[in-house]
Amino acid sequence: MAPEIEVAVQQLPHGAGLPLPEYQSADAAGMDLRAALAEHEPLTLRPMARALVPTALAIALPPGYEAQVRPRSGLAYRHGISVLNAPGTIDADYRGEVQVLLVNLGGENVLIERGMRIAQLVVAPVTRAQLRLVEALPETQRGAGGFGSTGGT
Ligand SMILES: O=c1ccn([C@H]2C[C@H](O)[C@@H](COP(=O)(O)OP(=O)(O)OP(=O)(O)O)O2)c(=O)[nH]1
Repeated sequence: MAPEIEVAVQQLPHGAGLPLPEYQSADAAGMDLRAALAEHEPLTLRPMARALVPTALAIALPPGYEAQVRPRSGLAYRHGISVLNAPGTIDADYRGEVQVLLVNLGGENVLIERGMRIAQLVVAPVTRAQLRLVEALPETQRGAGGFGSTGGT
């Protein structure tokens, strides 16, 4: 069983009637976020276009936590819809509306409608680093090797 924390959530007026995010299975890591677009104003996302989609949710994470806005694999597989800044970061001190920056990487127009599950929200603990300026770093076998330095396959 994963540890649970309580997160205060507010549903903004334009979300009225939409279900709150829920975990879809017993051990799901993410809760689905729904598009809080107006009923009569669906969004057509053209190939390579991006759009900031409202969720009508505002949350108060406890200090020491973040929430990540991640793509849904089904939408990505079927339509090429992803989250452009994935994973989007919701800071613990953010009190504005959670928004989802969708991008259409597929070849066809995709219609985003009110109530559609467009992304998922994963709450995770955060470690903050205290930077300490030094003259030299401890040596390792890898050293500065990266970007394929261990071979192509
Ligand atoms: O996918 C996202 C990413 C961010 N945010 C909100 C919550 C986050 O706490 C705030 C700032 O995000 P970020 O730090 O990624 O944005 P920035 O471009 O660095 O802006 P800022 O200067 O406001 O920090 O915007 C979202 O609603 N959705």
